[in-house]
Amino acid sequence: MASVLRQAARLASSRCLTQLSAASSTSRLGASSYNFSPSSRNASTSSTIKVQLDSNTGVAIMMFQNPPVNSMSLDFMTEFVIAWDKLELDKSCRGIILTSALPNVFSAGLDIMDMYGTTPEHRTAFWKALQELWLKVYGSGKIVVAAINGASPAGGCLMALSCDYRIMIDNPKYKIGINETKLGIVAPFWFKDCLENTVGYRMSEMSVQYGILYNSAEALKIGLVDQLVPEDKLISTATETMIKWFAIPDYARQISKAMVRKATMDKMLAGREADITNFVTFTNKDSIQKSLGMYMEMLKGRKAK
Ligand SMILES: CCCCCCCCCC/C=C\CC(=O)SCCNC(=O)CCNC(=O)[C@H](O)C(C)(C)COP(=O)(O)OP(=O)(O)OC[C@H]1O[C@@H](n2cnc3c(N)ncnc32)[C@H](O)[C@@H]1OP(=O)(O)O
Repeated sequence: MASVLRQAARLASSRCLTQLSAASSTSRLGASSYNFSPSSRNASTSSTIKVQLDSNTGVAIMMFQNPPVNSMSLDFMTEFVIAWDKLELDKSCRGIILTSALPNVFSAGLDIMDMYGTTPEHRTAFWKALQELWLKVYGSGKIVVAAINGASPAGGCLMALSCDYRIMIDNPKYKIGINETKLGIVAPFWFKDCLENTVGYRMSEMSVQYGILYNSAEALKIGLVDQLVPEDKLISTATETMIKWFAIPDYARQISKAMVRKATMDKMLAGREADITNFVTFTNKDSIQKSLGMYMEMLKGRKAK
């Protein structure tokens, strides 16, 4: 026990928990004090990220609006991180719901056009932005709930996996998973780690090799999402879930979260530069560029049919 506490103290001074503790305040609100009156809402909006913070409840809703499919472009990820940092610093915000402002898609994952035919410099900036986004969300001390209201492949799935709890609309047409191999590319180790941490070793072994996209019922069955709800209950359920989490004292929960996530975070922090080099080298290959080009053609051709 003493060593756990010593470790927790060490963690508290680490980068991760510096973020975590920024949000710290003990349970100010229980479910009974929940009041979602419109007057208490703070809105802030960038062109691709819309944020509504209810400072009465401490719940912020961060909506992606990068049409047509919320692909994670360099611009989108940069705006995401700016909006995220603002919420991290806001002590009135205790939890963040991630969702999409667009119909039928949570996020189509990484923007393929940022990887296809771009310069190594551009891809370096792109990958750094993705790492940054992931480190912020995965390492956050806030409670983060994914309200998955549509397709969520690859990078979209990573975003959901980085949250503390995943609620998805109960609709078989929405798919989620780490499908990179289907595009002829390889999900990096930290995508795989997040998946493995969530669904276990064997399931992720199958999942990453086959590049499986699961429908909502299958995703629930393997534990990739925690709950399914009808579309009209998604945000209310996410908000109610958040309020329940608020009953746990922040500091104890944050330290516990950091302990559980430390190994995965540390692995990324230690391998960050190598991970960028791998990505740039990998995407420099003609064969990979060809795969990405063919995939884009396929996506566009599908629409033309
Ligand atoms: C040795 C190891 C080293 C490791 C090196 C690392 C290597 C790289 C790792 C990369 C990691 C992560 C990868 C990703 O996240 S890749 C992205 C994967 N995403 C997908 O496969 C999703 C593709 N999209 C879809 O399936 C569908 O679009 C949708 C999300 C289900 C929505 O369907 P829809 O019918 O509503 O829309 P659709 O008509 O298909 O698309 C509308 C337009 O949007 C364009 N588009 C779709 N997805 C993307 C995307 N990800 N990036 C860019 N553009 C996208 C699509 O082409 C349409 O465009 P247009 O209107 O025709 O111009």
